[in-house]
Amino acid sequence: MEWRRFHTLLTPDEMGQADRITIRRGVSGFVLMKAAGNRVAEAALKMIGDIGTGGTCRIACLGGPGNNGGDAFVAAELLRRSGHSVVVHTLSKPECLSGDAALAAGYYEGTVEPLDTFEPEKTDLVIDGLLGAGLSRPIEGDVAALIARTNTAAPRLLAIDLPSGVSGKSGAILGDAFQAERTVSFFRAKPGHFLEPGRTRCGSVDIRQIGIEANVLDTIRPKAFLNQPELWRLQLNLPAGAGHKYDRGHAVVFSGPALKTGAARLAANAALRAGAGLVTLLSPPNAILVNASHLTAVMLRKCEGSGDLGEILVDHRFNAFVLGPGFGTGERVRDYARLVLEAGRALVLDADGISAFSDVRNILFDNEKQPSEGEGVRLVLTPHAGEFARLFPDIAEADRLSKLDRARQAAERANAVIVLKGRDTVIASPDGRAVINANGTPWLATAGTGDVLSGIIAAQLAQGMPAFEAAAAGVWMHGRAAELFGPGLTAEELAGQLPRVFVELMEA
Ligand SMILES: NC(=O)C1=CN([C@@H]2O[C@H](COP(=O)(O)OP(=O)(O)OC[C@H]3O[C@@H](n4cnc5c(N)ncnc54)[C@H](O)[C@@H]3O)[C@@H](O)[C@H]2O)[C@@H](O)CC1
Ligand SMILES: Nc1ncnc2c1ncn2[C@@H]1O[C@H](COP(=O)(O)OP(=O)(O)O)[C@@H](O)[C@H]1O
Ligand SMILES: [K+]
Repeated sequence: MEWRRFHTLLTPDEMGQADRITIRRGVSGFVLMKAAGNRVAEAALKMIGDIGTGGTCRIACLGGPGNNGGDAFVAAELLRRSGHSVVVHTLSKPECLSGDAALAAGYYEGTVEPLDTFEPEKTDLVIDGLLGAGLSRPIEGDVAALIARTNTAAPRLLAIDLPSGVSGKSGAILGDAFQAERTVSFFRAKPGHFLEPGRTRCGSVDIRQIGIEANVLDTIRPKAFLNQPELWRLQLNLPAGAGHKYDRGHAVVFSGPALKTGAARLAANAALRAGAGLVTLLSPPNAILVNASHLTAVMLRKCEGSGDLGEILVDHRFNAFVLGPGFGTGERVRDYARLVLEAGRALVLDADGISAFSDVRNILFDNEKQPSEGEGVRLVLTPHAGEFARLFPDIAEADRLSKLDRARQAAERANAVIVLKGRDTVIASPDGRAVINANGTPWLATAGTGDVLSGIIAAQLAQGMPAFEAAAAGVWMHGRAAELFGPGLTAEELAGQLPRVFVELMEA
């Protein structure tokens, strides 16, 4: 695996490993800390430049008991030497610090005061070096009160590594956490920088280099990444010069009954735009006319029950299915899902398609119907948090698990690719790989965008992309389409942005 090409995410434990490998190779911990402090001071100077007073700024650095506090001392000294008015407020006395943090405290020649003299209202910039990757329990007592008071005063705040209180592993807030305007972290980002609510608390995230070599990743072998085209661009099938439509797969979407057909059409139209060579909507007889009056390039075919579906599945060109949007949650969903999977076709199960299994989960998890090892996973589940809790109640309730871990465990149990949606959509594969998606806009929180997503993913499956890459690519393209449209998005407009998304992917 060529790690350097990818946006790897490291848990705090893995980051500690990167640190130890580097130190073993002869770079001292204090050298790393000085580099980190430098990066923080640079970010602070940039923010001070934004303030634009031109003169001396009042900077309060908050220093905790560990190396996060050490970074704060280094940054404080550099900012002091730049002529700013700096005070370091420490949680414990500097003489109680040990290791590199003690060296950093010795390096600082300015004023030190206890934490309780810190007044957020009287600063131009706060630098948070209380707790970083070493956060191991909820913040309580005086520190929690100070964080709450600071957040109310809302000063400009730069967090070192993570806003104190945000778990780097999960993005969870333990007790309380600072709201930062900007967060500077080192070497590689952590899941907590992209998983909510951590992502919001971080503000903008700046990953800076401090002298840790990328090849430490060969030892660490991380399994979590930020969802970026580099991860799946090579597997994305674009039309070949002399290709024909059947080279590009035939996606099939099941329509709901007469008064619930819109969701399936959103998925079908999106599948066509997203690159499937052909798309057919399978409609119950009572919805045929409604669907016919709205479809042009998407084909329409009657499907009244398992018998009809069985006949359709005889034609192997129908290779990727979407089941669930607007479909209803009865026995028929379960029958259709079983038939599609048993016929060896790829299936995106969304919305009602997921909820239909909430009381009979094991039917879906029955590995008999799933491919054996090496054959490749064919089932993609695209739940939002509510649907996820219906299918995986025990995993959803396990507070100690990060969203990454929840998606991973679900993927393993269901032997399916899981797309656990939200602002911080996680895509996980049964083999343990997982990505966090970070593009998109809040305008995606509107009815029907999930249906469009299932169609985009099905189009990639129809074109032969492996399920994990198809899901990751689909989620990224969906988010990018929303960004390109901008404010005022509705689900109907999303697929219309895909041509611009393809242009970007082809130019990259
Ligand atoms: N590659 C790296 O890993 C580098 C890390 N550096 C810095 O080192 C930091 C990690 O240092 P540490 O491992 O010392 O961890 P921290 O400095 O984040 O904190 C650890 C200390 O906080 C205490 N603590 C944990 N949770 C607490 C809570 N809720 N309330 C009060 N105290 C709590 C622990 O008992 C421990 O004493 C990073 O965040 C980063 O800022 C940099 O110095 C440079 C290199
Ligand atoms: N605040 C947000 N920021 C970015 N993406 C979002 C946000 N809220 C929702 N989304 C995305 O919008 C889509 C909504 O899907 P879903 O909840 O299934 O809605 P629907 O059932 O109405 O189609 C998902 O892809 C989700 O990740
Ligand atoms: K911090």
